[in-house]
Amino acid sequence: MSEDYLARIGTLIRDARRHKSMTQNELALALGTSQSAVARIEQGKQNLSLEMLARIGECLDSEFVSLGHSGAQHLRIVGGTKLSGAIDVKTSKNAAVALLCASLLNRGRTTLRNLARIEEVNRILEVLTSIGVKARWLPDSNDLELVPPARLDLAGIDVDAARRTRTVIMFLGPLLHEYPEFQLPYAGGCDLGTRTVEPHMSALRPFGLNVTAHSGFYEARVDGDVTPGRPIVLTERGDTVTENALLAAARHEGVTVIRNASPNYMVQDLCFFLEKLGVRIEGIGSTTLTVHGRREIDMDVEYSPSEDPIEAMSLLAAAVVTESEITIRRVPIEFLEIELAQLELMGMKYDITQEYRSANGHTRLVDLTTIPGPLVAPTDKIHPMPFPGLNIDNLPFFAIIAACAEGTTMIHDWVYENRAIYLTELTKVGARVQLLDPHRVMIEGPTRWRATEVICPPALRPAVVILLAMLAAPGTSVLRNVYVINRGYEELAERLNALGATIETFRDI
Ligand SMILES: CC(=O)N[C@H]1[C@@H](OP(=O)(O)OP(=O)(O)OC[C@H]2O[C@@H](n3ccc(=O)[nH]c3=O)[C@H](O)[C@@H]2O)O[C@H](CO)[C@@H](O)[C@@H]1O
Ligand SMILES: C=C(OP(=O)(O)O)C(=O)O
Repeated sequence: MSEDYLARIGTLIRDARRHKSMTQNELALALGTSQSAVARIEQGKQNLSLEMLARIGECLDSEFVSLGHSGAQHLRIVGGTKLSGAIDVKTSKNAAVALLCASLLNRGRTTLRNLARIEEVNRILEVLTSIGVKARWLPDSNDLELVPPARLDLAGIDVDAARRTRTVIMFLGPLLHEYPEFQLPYAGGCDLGTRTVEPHMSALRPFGLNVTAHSGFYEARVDGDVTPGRPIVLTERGDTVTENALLAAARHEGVTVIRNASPNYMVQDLCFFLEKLGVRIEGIGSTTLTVHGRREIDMDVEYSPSEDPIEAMSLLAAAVVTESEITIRRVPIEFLEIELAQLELMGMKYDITQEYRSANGHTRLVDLTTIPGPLVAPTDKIHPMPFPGLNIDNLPFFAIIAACAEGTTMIHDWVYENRAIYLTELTKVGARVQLLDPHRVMIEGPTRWRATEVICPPALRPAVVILLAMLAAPGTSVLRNVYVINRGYEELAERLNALGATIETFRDI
């Protein structure tokens, strides 16, 4: 076995042992070996026979090693217990990815403080470093420093990493000022059905960008003589479309007006960051943005993105489904107000503190304590809207909350082709979910959650919803292939464990 494998297995064994609250001595006794041998195994310094691996697996009650697959991560959840205590909401995935793309506008050093350490960020970092950006995490922190090269090596782009996220599409806005011709791999990401690209193209055409698609790549050509003479009217109030237009406008020397802009949280974070880069923006938080761009941006800048409203909603749903009182700290209240109003209609009670500011100096935060109690189904269907509206990414959490409420709830996901379909996976954990058509599900509660084994659907929020149901289901459940969850949440299992959940991580090797 290679040293790399041995080290990885060693770490898995150590984690599984700690999860069972066993000492190295106790494991050694159970295996009939010495404590020093266990220490060597955990450090990856001991060759292991298959038989020994199987015995360790038995002692730790953990099939953390399952041969024949390639490194997929899974969770084992012992559910049915209540959560308690307090948890901090981390900064958002969606702001992080926008800011990473925005760092390409700046020739100087960009430091992003307290960034979420999630797989989506890792993928974009792989892409950025493949084209020559120097990126490093500052010691003992979630602070990331980025310094671009004088010239990006676009031909060297890590195509595999780029195809695993949709974010690469947001390279178009920053790149079009510097590179008259370039190629980018098609955007990928969660499988939520076809997602639009055309609105990005029409938002960027006024900056001279023309894109054709050829065998898996966007071929971009930029006509430097074309500049936006009129307001850019977005055909969809999309978040990343608005961000792409902002990224292009930031280095357009002159004034760009963007109408039907999304005022959502990640767009606001991007605006605040661009302002730090010296780009003046009027109308932040509204649907008309007036951007005073700068031809050159070359400065050392720091920014802290704000807290993730979708993570806050996920934690709220965890409290509801496990009937727990927990305190969720650092909730970006402006972006959760409608969700809370909807929950109040369903009978949910909670306490909130006075508001305070996020580290970006703008976003309003509160600490929210959930008060367990019975819920009833709402009279009307629950459906999302562009901000200010119930966030589309929060809709799946209403499915699981509806499953806890007395009565029948209709959930209408008009936005994504596939997301509502994945909610039917909740039937595996005991929910009564009926698919009416590809966009609407009817959910009948309350639910007696049932422990089981499920493979994550290929979509972030529906996968988290299953995890939360498993927290509520008495007994042991297994959730397989949780990469999709790690794409958007930092150490979710560990943080839920700190609230009293019992979730063990194991991997194929
Ligand atoms: C990195 C990031 O920030 N991702 C978010 C962003 O993705 P992103 O901005 O990429 O979302 P899309 O552009 O894919 O839009 C989502 C869907 O909504 C439709 N649509 C959107 C706006 C509108 O006014 N009309 C309309 O029909 C689009 O056609 C598409 O089918 O916004 C989505 C919708 O909030 C969120 O789920 C994603 O988490
Ligand atoms: C759909 C989502 O994000 P993305 O745009 O990264 O796929 C999400 O965050 O739920």
